[in-house]
Amino acid sequence: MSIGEFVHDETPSSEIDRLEALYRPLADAVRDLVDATIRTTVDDATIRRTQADVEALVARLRARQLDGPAGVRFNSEARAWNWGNAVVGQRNALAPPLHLVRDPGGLLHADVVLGAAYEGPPGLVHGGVAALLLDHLMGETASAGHSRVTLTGTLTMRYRRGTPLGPLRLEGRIDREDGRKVYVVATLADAEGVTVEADGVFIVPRWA
Ligand SMILES: CCCCCCCCCCCC(=O)SCCNC(=O)CCNC(=O)[C@H](O)C(C)(C)COP(=O)(O)OP(=O)(O)OC[C@H]1O[C@@H](n2cnc3c(N)ncnc32)[C@H](O)[C@@H]1OP(=O)(O)O
Repeated sequence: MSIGEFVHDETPSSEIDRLEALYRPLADAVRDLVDATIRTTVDDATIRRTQADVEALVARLRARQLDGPAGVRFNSEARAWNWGNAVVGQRNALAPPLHLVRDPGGLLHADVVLGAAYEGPPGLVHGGVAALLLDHLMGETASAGHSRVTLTGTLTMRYRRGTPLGPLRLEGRIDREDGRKVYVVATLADAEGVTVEADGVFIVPRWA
């Protein structure tokens, strides 16, 4: 196998719900801290005091922690959780996070608001962030409701115009399949229409 294991973990779904409700507000607060760190205009002494406070909080959390990343875990109730995921991780303040919605007819969509932490060109979403979010949405589209594992083989992006920071919508659907190759198309759009088009080949790996 070329990636880390998907770990079977018999934590009941009710406990996963409880833990997610516990950690989500912490991740939200840290995400807010990231935004505040970018945009604050307070004086130098306040910055230094805040740095010391944040370092103390980090030390408190590091008192007990995992040896490595959070990974992907699942239980026999068909519940899967990937709390560290860069796009949807419930405990990851770097993730916007994206909330994926599966529509009847196979379309997968997500509405998201991207703030100052996702900036590339002034006022616009970083092109790599657009690719990151689309890659994840497309991978989830290809995996058809977690019924199979797919990995990104090739991803092509066409940036039609700059994507303003603010409210955005992603949509993806399977275009066609050929053996283990799943061809997915997706868009990123603002209120004015599509800003980025993507197409990709997602592959059910030989080992899956
Ligand atoms: C809560 C739970 C959430 C779980 C869900 C979470 C979803 C997360 C979604 C995020 C998606 C990611 O970012 S995934 C991470 C980024 N991607 C990766 O790290 C993938 C790294 N690459 C690989 O592991 C491998 O190269 C694979 C799996 C892509 C292919 O390996 P393989 O399985 O051995 O493939 P192989 O037999 O050689 O080829 C099979 C067919 O695919 C074609 N093919 C092979 N590679 C490619 C390629 N890169 N691009 C196009 N086509 C390719 C071959 O020509 C062949 O076509 P033919 O001869 O049959 O016609």
